Order: sequence, then structure tokens, then C-alpha cells
Amino acid sequence: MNMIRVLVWEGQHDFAKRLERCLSQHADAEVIRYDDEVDHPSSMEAMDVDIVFISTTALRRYEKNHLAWKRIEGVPVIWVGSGEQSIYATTPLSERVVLPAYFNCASLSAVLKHTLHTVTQGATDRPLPGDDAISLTELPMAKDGDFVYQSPCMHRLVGNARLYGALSVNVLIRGASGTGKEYVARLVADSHPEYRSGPFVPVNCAAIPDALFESLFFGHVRGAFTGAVRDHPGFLREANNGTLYLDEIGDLPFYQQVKLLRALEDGVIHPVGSNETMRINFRLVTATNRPLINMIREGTFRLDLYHRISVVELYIPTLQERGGDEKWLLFTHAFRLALEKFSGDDIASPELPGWLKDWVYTSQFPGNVRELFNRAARLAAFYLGHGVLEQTECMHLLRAGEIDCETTGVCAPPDFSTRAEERSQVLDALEKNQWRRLETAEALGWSRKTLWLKMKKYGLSG
Ligand SMILES: Nc1ncnc2c1ncn2[C@@H]1O[C@H](COP(=O)(O)OP(=O)(O)OP(=O)(O)O)[C@@H](O)[C@H]1O
Repeated sequence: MNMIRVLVWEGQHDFAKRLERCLSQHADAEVIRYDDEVDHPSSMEAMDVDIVFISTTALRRYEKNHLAWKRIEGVPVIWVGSGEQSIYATTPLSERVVLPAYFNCASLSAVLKHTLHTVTQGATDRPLPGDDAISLTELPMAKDGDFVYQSPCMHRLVGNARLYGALSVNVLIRGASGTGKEYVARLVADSHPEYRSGPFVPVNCAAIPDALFESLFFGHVRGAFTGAVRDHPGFLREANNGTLYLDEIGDLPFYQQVKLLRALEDGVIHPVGSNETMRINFRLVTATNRPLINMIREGTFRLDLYHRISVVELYIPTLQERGGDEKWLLFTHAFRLALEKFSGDDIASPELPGWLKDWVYTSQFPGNVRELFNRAARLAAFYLGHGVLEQTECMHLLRAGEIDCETTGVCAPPDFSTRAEERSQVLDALEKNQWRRLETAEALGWSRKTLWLKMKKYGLSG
């Protein structure tokens, strides 16, 4: 582990001393202390710390001033005390990391490693030495049907999908190909108290033949055109009282976008060949893997449609952003599923070798979950055929068809040629996201800490 700067904000206990002692055994750390004699740390941002420990007793003294602890946003926090306290009310469940007040050095080391690993995984993304102490089963794994996730950023995404899903707002899902946009769309749909009982109508906008757009979206009556042998309700009416999911919305041609916008604004449609208008009522969820804002600048996506569809935006992190633990979790899950599927049996999974874990942790999977599932399925087929997982042959198989990031461009971080350009991009993203750091960081594909450091570098503050 590299040298880390740890801030300890203590209430009335002596845990800073214990912490310092444990840290000196387990990590190369500089500990900066605040205690109950000192007022709350007002210049935490300027201190450039890597992690903050806050005792619940310290925070209680400043409970009225939410800003006091909001200032530490961008730096991971480990709470010290009881996990039950109302003091965490402003921290989503998925983000709470709690170290019991009676911690010992081993529990401190495990919590610290897990937190730092999660934060820095984008940069290092390989198992930490001695990580065996933190087994996968100890990490929070969640399952929504077949949707499996584990990383804090995915817990946050799912929490937001449920939260906004319960409201009657249009939701735009952004994410690279293979990240699971349809799963998230279904999660949003299933969270609404009324629309959840209606139909879920998925439409891939990239696969709509131009000439059939109106008939497929708004419906047609029998005889409206050659080949219209029966009435067709159209996607918008099929979704009535349910959810219409428009995937690849960025692929809808510009001149079709205005027709869709009009229907959404008026809440009525005219089926092709009919004089009647019909009312429509559904929740709209859209998804894209294309940069709509750039497309608006280039004049290929309508700003008015963008405003209509993106009341709430949810960003799905790439597999790389979710980190090694989640890749491994998904790989083992996919491997087990494939064994069952290919053998038609409830076959026991073999113990997976260490070289495989290393490979999964360090591979980038530009095709995201879809690609990872494909590799796991290959390996499962190999295992069923040969009964062993021999490294050389398996690696050959796993790496076949591997496409690197440079070729696909999908896992590369934003590339800015000048400082001025980067500053203006960061400013743009901040303004677009009303200076909310989490959303801005997600939009830029950065961690909150990276964004915070860049804001400091360019003298940007909200
Ligand atoms: N978290 C997950 N847990 C389990 N399976 C997943 C998860 N995420 C994605 N998948 C799998 O990956 C595949 C791709 O997911 P999905 O089709 O939803 O991605 P997408 O983002 O809509 O991709 P595209 O943009 O290419 O349409 C799915 O078939 C599903 O099996």
C-alpha cells in the first residue's frame, strides 16, 4: 500500500491513538488528528487526505450543521461507532462503512483495505497483497432477479433507480454497451407503484426501419398502406399504463425525433390511416450509449427532446469503474450459470484457480458484462469438455478475440489535449449537473476524488 494520509475526527474516545497504533502495523500512513478540544475541521479539502475516520460522537456535536460534514465529500469516510445511529441519515446505506468503536487491528485493516481498494480500484484494479483476509462472501453482494452487483457505485445506482423509479418522471439511462441498461430500465419500471403492473415495452430505436417509424410507434389501421392487413396499436399504445423503454434513443434520426417529441408533449397519437386521436399514458425510460450532449452540439440530437426525456439521468458504470471485486463476482456467477445451462444439470463448480482470478481482476473487458459473460461461458464449456482448467490452454481461449481499449476507445478516460480544454470540460459538466459532484464525476467517468482534485487544480468551487 502506498503512503496514505488519514484524518481522524474524534469525539470523546481515545480511538485516534489506537488507530494510529494499528495503522503503523498495517499500512504506511500519516495520521492527522482532530479531537473534542478542537473545533470541527473547516479546511479538510485543503488537507488533501485520502480517508477520514469520524466518530459518531464527534459528528453529533455538529449535527445541526450538515455542511460541516458535507465538506468531506470526495473523500471516503469510515464511521466509527454503532451502525444503527440516526447520525448517518444523510449517507445512503450502500455507502456506509462502519467500524465498531471496539475495533481491533484486524477489523480496522480489513475495513481500510476494502475502502481504499474500492476508491482506488480504477487506478490499480488488482487484488491487494494479502487480500485473502477479505473473502468475497464478506463483501456486500446484491441480487435483483438475475442482476448481480457488489460495488458501492452499483449499490448507489440501484438505490437511485428505485428512488426515482417510484416517481412518475422520465428517466434517461446512460451507459456503455453491455453494462446492463435494460436490467436497470426494468428496475426503474418495477419501482413505480402503478406503472409496474402495466406492460414493459422495449424498443430498440436503432432497429427501426425509417419508412415504418410512424406505423411502428403510433400504430396504423387496417388498409392504411399496402401490407397493413390488420390494425396495429403501435409501441406507444402498447405501453399504455406501463413503461415504454426506448433503447439507443441517440440512434433515432433527427427528423423522427420531432414526431416523438410532439406525441410525448401532447399525450396523444394519430395512428396511420386513422382520423382519430388516441390518448397515451405511460412512463418513459430511455437509454443511450452515445454522448447526447455532443450530439446536440453537433446538431444531430434535439435539445427539446433531450429535456423531455432526461428529467432524471442514471449513469451505469463500466465494469472497469466497478472494480476487480465486482468483475470476479460476475465472472464466478456467469461461470456457474453457464455450467448449469450447458450441462443441463445442477453441477458443482470447481474451485477456480488463482491465475484466473488475477486475469479477471486485471482485464479491462471493453465489452463490459456482456463480454465477461462470454469469456466465462467459454471457460465453462472448456471445463465441461476437459474436466480441468489448465492455465495455458484456458488463457489462450479466454484471450481469443480480445480487443484492447485503444481499438474500442470505450474504456479510455476522457482525453483532453490542453489544460484549458480540460478546465472548460469540467466546468461544462459541473454546470450541466448543477454542480452536483457525484453526477458530474459520473458524467466524466471519474471518481469523486478525481473530480475534487481537478476542481482544486482549476480553482473551481461550487
Ligand atoms: N449486473 C448484471 N448481472 C447479471 N447479468 C448482467 C448484468 N449486467 C449485464 N448483464 C448481462 O449482460 C448482458 C448485456 O446486458 P444489457 O443487454 O442490458 O446491456 P446493454 O447495456 O443494454 O447493452 P447494449 O447497449 O449493447 O444494448 C445481458 O444479457 C445480461 O445477461
